[in-house]
Amino acid sequence: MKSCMFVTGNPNKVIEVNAILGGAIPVQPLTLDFPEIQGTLEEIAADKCRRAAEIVNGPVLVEDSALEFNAMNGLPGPYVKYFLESLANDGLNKLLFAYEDKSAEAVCTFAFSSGPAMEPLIFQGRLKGEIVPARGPPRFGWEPIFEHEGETLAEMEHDKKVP
Ligand SMILES: O=c1nc[nH]c2c1ncn2[C@H]1C[C@H](O)[C@@H](COP(=O)(O)OP(=O)(O)OP(=O)(O)O)O1
Ligand SMILES: [Mg+2]
Repeated sequence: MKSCMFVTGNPNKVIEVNAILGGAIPVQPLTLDFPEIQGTLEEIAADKCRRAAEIVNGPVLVEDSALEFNAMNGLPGPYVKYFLESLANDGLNKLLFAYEDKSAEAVCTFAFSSGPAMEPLIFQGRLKGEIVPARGPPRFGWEPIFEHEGETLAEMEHDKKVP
């Protein structure tokens, strides 16, 4: 079976992608942290994928995660990493103090390319939730402040988040 490099700088993503895809497609992690462009979620994932395919010189999968606050017209979106680094989960909560609407969407945008010069294919999944004061172990990113159906991603059984 052909395998595919999953290119990311984030070890938590490697764990989750292997849990989901590992049985079906052999996924090899490759740790590379690229500069990321500004643009739509699809443009950012496609650009990351083209850069990864050039370096690997073979089939690659990449993912870009965004956290969209509806009250803020989708911000911080793909820039959540930098918001989280500067403000932490508490500061992300505080951004929404000004608004009644705490609803949010977590967006996973995957891009796959079969090799350099091959146009990336884009796949996207969205999960609706609410931004809440942090609950649960701070294992990964903004998991403690994203509540879905009554539990934060940090409180959720890992098998439920990553079936
Ligand atoms: O399920 C998740 N639950 C909570 N937090 C999450 C999740 N998934 C990504 N995150 C965090 C990591 C990073 O702070 C930001 C996305 O930024 P993003 O550019 O996609 O990730 P990254 O730079 O860490 O790795 P990569 O090298 O694959 O781009 O949201
Ligand atoms: Mg990144």
